[in-house]
Amino acid sequence: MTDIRTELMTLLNENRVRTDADSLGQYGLDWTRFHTPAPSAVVFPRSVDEVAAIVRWANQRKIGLVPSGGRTGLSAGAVATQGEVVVSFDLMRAISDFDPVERTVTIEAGVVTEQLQGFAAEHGLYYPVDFASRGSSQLGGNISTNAGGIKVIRYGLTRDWVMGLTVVTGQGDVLRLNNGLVKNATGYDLRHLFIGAEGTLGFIVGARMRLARQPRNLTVLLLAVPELDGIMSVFRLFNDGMPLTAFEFFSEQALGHVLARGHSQRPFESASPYYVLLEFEAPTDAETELAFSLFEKATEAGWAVDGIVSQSEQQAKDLWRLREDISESITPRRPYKNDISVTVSKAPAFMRELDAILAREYPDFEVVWFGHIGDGNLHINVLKPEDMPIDAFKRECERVSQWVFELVKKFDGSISAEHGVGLLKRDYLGYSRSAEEMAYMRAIKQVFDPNGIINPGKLVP
Ligand SMILES: O=C(O)CC[C@@H](O)C(=O)O
Ligand SMILES: [Zn+2]
Repeated sequence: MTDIRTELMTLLNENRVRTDADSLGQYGLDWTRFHTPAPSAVVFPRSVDEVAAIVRWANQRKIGLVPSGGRTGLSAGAVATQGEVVVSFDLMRAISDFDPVERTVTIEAGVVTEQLQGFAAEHGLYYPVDFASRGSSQLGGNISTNAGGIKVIRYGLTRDWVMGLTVVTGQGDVLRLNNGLVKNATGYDLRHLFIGAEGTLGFIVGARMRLARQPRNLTVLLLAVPELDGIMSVFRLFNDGMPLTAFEFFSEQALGHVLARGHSQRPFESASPYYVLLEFEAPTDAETELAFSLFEKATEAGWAVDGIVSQSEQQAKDLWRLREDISESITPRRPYKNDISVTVSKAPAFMRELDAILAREYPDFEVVWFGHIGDGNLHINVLKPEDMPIDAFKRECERVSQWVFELVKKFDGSISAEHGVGLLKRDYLGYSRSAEEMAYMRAIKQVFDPNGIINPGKLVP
């Protein structure tokens, strides 16, 4: 143990190598709460060269390395449980070389999502990949998981905003991929292989990110929807009727947990089994009027029974909190998470069947539904009963996961829509990827990381 520390201190100086219990506990874990952290050290490189030196050292030493950003992941993609060295990007937070013509900018991996959003706003622009953990999540992690979030319906995934990537492969080679080019027809785009690879092929150390023009007067409409089926009818009506920047849903149970924290008000006089939150740009009154007329159609059809539209930026934010605060508000209940997706047109049938399975298998557990339903992405959180030991709870949830994943497979869906696979979903990968695909994935891992140094045990079974 002391050797590792001493050796690392020759690569980085003393105060950038930590082995104290607090740091090991903190940096060895992400927001997944099912693993016990056990790294042997945490290091804080400041440059690409330092990261490459750490990787070369780990190859000689045959020691695993775990990348660590804001550690807001929900699939245990950034946990260190077997004596690995955690490589934190906390000290690599520079933003540079902004180009207003191309609307691109270079970031280091440790730049926090909100930091990039703030930088874009200062330049009259917009970084549109957004989610509740924006204040902690780092771009390196976002890119590694191809993070999605609440605006995917309009702006796509993180992948769509990465114009260039600097990576250190599992062998310690530095690759500068795509250099910000829009057009580049020179064969395999390795950039896209690293995006979403969950740090299993190498470290993402920097990127050239694209920014968008600022949206105009983002306006939120919240609807009370009485039936699960009505959610997709409302989606079709609005999505055909006007350009949307978000289309989210959540259940009354989910809302109940948010309201219990005391920061938000109940939006309607009466409770409704489901709520839909949609967002659109309203540069003129015409867009809001159009939204109202669609709302009227939804109520006439019986899909919605109540609605509220934001009149100010603050009111829009308050309505968003009803959706965005769900994840944090249920965290104390140690939720078992499922983050699943199907294509949008299959979503109604999928939701009906899933509802039946969950009601049958979890008659006594509280199951919280919410998610980015406009992308076909559902977050299903099963809450641990207070008096149930965590291991028994996990076993029970894993049993039901088989049912859920069988259904996902039947609908050609994904067992992880946006949270990644990590350790948590690794052994279920076969429900969404064929044996042949997984063999190619293992072969690719072998090419970039022949010694199995980088994020060992994650993603690829
Ligand atoms: O906690 C979850 O299940 C989802 C977290 C996040 O992806 C969200 O959409 O709020
Ligand atoms: Zn989500």
